[in-house]
Amino acid sequence: MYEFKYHRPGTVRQAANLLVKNEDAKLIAGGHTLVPVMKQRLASPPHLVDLSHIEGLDTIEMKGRSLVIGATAKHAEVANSAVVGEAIPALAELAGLIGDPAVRHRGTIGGSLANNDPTADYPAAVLALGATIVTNKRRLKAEEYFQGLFSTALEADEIITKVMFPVPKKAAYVKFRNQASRYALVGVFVAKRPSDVRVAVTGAGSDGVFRVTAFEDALKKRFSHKVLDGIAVSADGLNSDLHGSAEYRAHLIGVLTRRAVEAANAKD
Ligand SMILES: Cc1cc2nc3c(=O)[nH]c(=O)nc-3n(C[C@H](O)[C@H](O)[C@H](O)COP(=O)(O)OP(=O)(O)OC[C@H]3O[C@@H](n4cnc5c(N)ncnc54)[C@H](O)[C@@H]3O)c2cc1C
Repeated sequence: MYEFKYHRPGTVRQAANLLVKNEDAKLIAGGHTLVPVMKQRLASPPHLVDLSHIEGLDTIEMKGRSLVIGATAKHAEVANSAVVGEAIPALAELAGLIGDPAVRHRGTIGGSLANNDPTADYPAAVLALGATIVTNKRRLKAEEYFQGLFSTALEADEIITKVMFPVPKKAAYVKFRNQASRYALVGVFVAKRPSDVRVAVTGAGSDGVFRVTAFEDALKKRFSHKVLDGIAVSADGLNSDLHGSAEYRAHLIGVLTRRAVEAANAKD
């Protein structure tokens, strides 16, 4: 029978020490990805280090011009936070679109980003907004953090402590979801930042989240969905599965980006 030892540290330092001391130990936050994987015996860590009792790790606050969200903040807390709603309403809306109420009341932003599922929602916001992932060891820019399918720059004993989102001028997230799993078939986050425009796509890329620079260049000149007319998205490198072909996903990227730009402009 598979057995594991459960640890409940009170601080990030204690959690980090437990990871170093116990080989193959795994962090657990909301458990909504890890526990199903353990039930299927695809992972059987001998030690589980629970982050959910560390005080202050779920804080949501403004620090200067950045919105700072603690790693154990749950999706429902982000969705319902007045601070998030005021600073980056598109991020609150994104969190409210994740899974179902049970998932939103257990799953955390840190767990989602550590897992880096190619169809998860937060990676699109992190890349489009140019967020910084803060760990117990360092700060990682979004561009260096995401390294492909379920792969990140995190080391085995590294713990995400918070995510810092610079506040954009305008932003919107539009998702076309898989009706069964509720993950994104395609999700597009558009952010008009002080210096540029970023368009980040989740759900469609075979390597995970990515940016659409042809759209970004056009939108930087004029932030209107009309400038996207005539710019085609290539299906090369996009996912093709029983839920939709690569060509269908390429089409959706165009449609959803237009809708996201319209939605961002409608917030004025
Ligand atoms: C039915 C269902 C539907 C879902 N639908 C969606 C959806 O529509 N969109 C979406 O984006 N997601 C969806 N999810 C995933 C959900 O958002 C998960 O909660 C999330 O991916 C993982 O967060 P967690 O806190 O549960 O992490 P856990 O399951 O606790 O951990 C996941 C991984 O992250 C590691 N980890 C956790 N916290 C940290 C940390 N702070 N630092 C470093 N490593 C850490 C763990 O060791 C583990 O490897 C769905 C899940 C389910 C079960």
